[in-house]
Amino acid sequence: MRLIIEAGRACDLQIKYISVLISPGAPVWAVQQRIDWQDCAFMFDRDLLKGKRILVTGGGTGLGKEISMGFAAHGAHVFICGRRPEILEQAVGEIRTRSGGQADALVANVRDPDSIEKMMADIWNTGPLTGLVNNAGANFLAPTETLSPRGYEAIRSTIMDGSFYAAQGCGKRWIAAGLPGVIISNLVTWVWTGSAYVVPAAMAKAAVHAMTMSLAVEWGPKGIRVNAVAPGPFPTENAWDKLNPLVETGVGATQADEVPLRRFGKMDELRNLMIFLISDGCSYITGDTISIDGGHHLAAPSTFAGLSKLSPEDWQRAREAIQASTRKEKEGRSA
Ligand SMILES: CCC/C=C/C(=O)SCCNC(=O)CCNC(=O)[C@H](O)C(C)(C)COP(=O)([O-])OP(=O)([O-])OC[C@H]1O[C@@H](n2cnc3c(N)ncnc32)[C@H](O)[C@@H]1OP(=O)([O-])[O-]
Ligand SMILES: NC(=O)C1=CN([C@@H]2O[C@H](COP(=O)(O)OP(=O)(O)OC[C@H]3O[C@@H](n4cnc5c(N)ncnc54)[C@H](OP(=O)(O)O)[C@@H]3O)[C@@H](O)[C@H]2O)C=CC1
Repeated sequence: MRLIIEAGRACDLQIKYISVLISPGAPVWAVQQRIDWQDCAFMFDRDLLKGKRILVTGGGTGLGKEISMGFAAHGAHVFICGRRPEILEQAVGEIRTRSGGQADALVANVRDPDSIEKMMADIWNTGPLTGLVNNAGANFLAPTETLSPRGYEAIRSTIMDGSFYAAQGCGKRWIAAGLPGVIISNLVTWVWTGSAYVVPAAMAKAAVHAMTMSLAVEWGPKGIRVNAVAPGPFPTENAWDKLNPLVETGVGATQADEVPLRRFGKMDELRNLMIFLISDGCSYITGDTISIDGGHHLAAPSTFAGLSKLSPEDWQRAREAIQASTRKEKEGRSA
């Protein structure tokens, strides 16, 4: 491994960061993910999650794939879902190879309650889940006054409805069988601060934050714990395509230089928090949303407020770049 200390421009993003660079020239999100796994320090017993069966929605890419990798490497049987079969199959292969653990994929659209119900029934046919991670998300930058009802709905239904139906699908089965369970939702620090230019996502994540507190109380007596995490910036290909498509859109939320710890989050750090939260070792924590953002939201540059400097022409270019990314994704979908 070659050690290069790099500070400055990476990919086409204006990001100041210091990193051990394994593959010079690779995009920042790819570099980060590879480093994190190779330098992964296992702080838990490798059998910690043995016997657990955990569904990670949106586990085929980005944070969901990395979280799934961590669960599988600690003995869990991981199920991932998304709308693109090819991406899911690749991810399952990668999780099995890199973690040495068990992983399976199901095609499902979390915007559609029937699709979630079918997925739950298919999984339960082979045995009950013990845990659920609501990770599937959708987001793009846009001035709120330009959003169409379909644009708002695409984001709201993925985050808010998807998390509700997946939680309900697991919860009703656990309650009927008298089984315990754990739910963790992957939120964002905008549940406390809000954020300009990503209003539907901030609203929908805040709704899931409310679901977390509410269900912790309702289902606590039944042995079901419900928590959430609120990550700061952890660069991934999709999030950066949708939230930092141009040099001009590189502001607060996607930048490392104003994070009090002066860097992006590492996948390893997120994995460790998720493994802890889903394990039996933290059996007295419920109803909480835990930030993992290097103190970003406390220092307040954690939103897209800085985009008020963009011109209408900049916004048009941002929209075209985001929609090109979405078109590419749609080609692979079968659900
Ligand atoms: C700090 C980091 C925090 C990270 C948070 C994350 O969640 S990162 C996670 C990042 N990962 C993901 O987001 C992964 C999942 N993402 C997706 O599935 C897509 O990106 C999606 C959310 C656009 C939905 O796609 P879909 O195929 O279901 O729908 P569709 O293509 O048909 O569009 C629906 C409507 O949206 C409209 N619209 C679209 N773009 C723009 C724009 N820039 N401007 C304005 N509007 C826009 C579009 O015009 C249409 O409305 P219309 O014209 O018919 O009235
Ligand atoms: N990256 C970051 O810095 C941060 C991310 N987060 C949260 O982490 C989560 C993952 O983000 P990230 O990994 O960056 O982005 P990705 O776009 O890589 O992950 C989103 C995943 O959700 C899946 N998904 C989207 N819509 C649906 C749907 N309707 N049905 C089923 N699956 C769906 C996508 O697969 P497919 O399109 O194939 O369906 C994809 O695998 C999101 O909830 C995001 O809000 C929070 C804070 C910071």
